[in-house]
Amino acid sequence: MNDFSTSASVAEPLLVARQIKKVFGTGAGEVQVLKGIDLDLKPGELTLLMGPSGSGKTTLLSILGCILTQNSGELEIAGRNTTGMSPEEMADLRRHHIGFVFQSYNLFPTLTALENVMLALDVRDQLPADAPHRAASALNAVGLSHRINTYPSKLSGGEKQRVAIARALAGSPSVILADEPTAALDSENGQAVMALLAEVSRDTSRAVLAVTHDHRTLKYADRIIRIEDGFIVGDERPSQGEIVNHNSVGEHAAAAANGSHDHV
Ligand SMILES: Nc1ncnc2c1ncn2[C@@H]1O[C@H](COP(=O)(O)OP(=O)(O)OP(=O)(O)O)[C@@H](O)[C@H]1O
Repeated sequence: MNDFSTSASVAEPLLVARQIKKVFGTGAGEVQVLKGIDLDLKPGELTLLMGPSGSGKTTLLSILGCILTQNSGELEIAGRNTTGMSPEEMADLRRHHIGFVFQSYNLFPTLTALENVMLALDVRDQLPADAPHRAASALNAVGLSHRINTYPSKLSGGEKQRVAIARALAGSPSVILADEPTAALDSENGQAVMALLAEVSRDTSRAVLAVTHDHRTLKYADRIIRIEDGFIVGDERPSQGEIVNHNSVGEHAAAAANGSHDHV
């Protein structure tokens, strides 16, 4: 239905979203949260997603990560269009191609750093034979090789988030989605975590998208997307001075009224 091959970039996008719309509730309680989101994530880039509270950032991240299903629109991850996929197929796609990082780390307190990372490799209750080695390499990649046997309670906030990033990395995902990864950290640790995500995104087989309110982390971004009231209102590449699609919500609303954005 949609054309997924319109990118002018040399590298093929790892994630393509076209006209994603999402509604919560029904009848008088219906809220249209996403109103037609188009987004491509290319490998080797850290993209930051910013916008006011309630603008739809977490909802969009959940849909891109195959946790939540859109009402309409298409999503393609690592070349696979999710339209018509069963919940099992979506879960499989998520396991193999998406890594998540959350504000609150989501580590199991009774497991060591190594065991927490190994959990990400546990597919259908079966750990691959090389799981300890892969988990240790992921922890090494985030600078925590000296902490592999430490429990979360003995780690600083910044170290916990590094373990969470190692866990996201361990399965070699195509896309890492991070929801306010620096929100619980002080300035120094927040910047270190964003610098790490920027480093992780340099892998040319991976794209990183991070929701943030933290303006101190903007300098690490290759690209900054702004969302307001369910529309993308800005798409900038700061280092290239490029600003694309910088429309106001009012213009989007006018376009919607003229039929450019279909109602769900
Ligand atoms: N499961 C749900 N049921 C009903 N409404 C929901 C649900 N999830 C989110 N919403 C509503 O959708 C809107 C967007 O929420 P979302 O969490 O995506 O925003 P956000 O931009 O991430 O906000 P914040 O920056 O505060 O985290 C909000 O109005 C929220 O109340």
